[in-house]
Amino acid sequence: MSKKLTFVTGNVKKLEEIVKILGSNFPFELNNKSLDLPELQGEINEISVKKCMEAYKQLNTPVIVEDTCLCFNGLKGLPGPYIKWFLEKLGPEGLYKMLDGFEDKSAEAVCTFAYYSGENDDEVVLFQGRTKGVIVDPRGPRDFGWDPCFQPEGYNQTYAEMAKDEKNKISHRYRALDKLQTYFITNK
Ligand SMILES: O=c1nc[nH]c2c1ncn2[C@H]1C[C@H](O)[C@@H](COP(=O)(O)OP(=O)(O)OP(=O)(O)O)O1
Ligand SMILES: [Mg+2]
Repeated sequence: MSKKLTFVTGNVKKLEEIVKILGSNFPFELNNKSLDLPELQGEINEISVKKCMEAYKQLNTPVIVEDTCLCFNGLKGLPGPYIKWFLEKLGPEGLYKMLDGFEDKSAEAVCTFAYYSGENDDEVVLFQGRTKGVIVDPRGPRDFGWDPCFQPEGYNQTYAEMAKDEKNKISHRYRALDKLQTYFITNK
């Protein structure tokens, strides 16, 4: 019998990548629910736990949420969890320009999945993946967020320029999902 899990996100591009990365190698039925969850403040893990509890409160069923941060090392980790607003107002060009006065253009993409079963005594479980890179003058298609200005370490293409399959082999999201998948396969 397959356990049902609900993945809650308002972002279709995230969902697209997750479905592709997990493929058929996931032991549970994963449904999607599009909710506009609050953009919380705080440290990365704390935000993910709260976001997950909020999703559970609204749906009352086992839930998974995901929160993505883009941390500029020159800015001591900012924008981090607030990247959504920076991207919305400044676009990928503006994100690059933010680092104008900083020699250090390195950054880290951080993806955190949070799972809550809702069962007594269970706590929210986190799965985190990180990919290092540099912030560059945007290149490539504009279909997903800050992909055009993030060039992963060891590559000369931005996430946006890479083939989707290529991004999905090294991305922050892939690395987090790898841990999540291992957890669910072991705890089937
Ligand atoms: O791989 C990615 N490549 C490029 N851009 C990305 C990626 N992953 C998230 N993003 C963008 C979406 C949002 O502007 C911000 C994260 O904010 P975040 O709250 O996690 O996403 P969201 O509000 O769009 O969806 P959700 O309903 O799951 O919270 O970075
Ligand atoms: Mg969000």
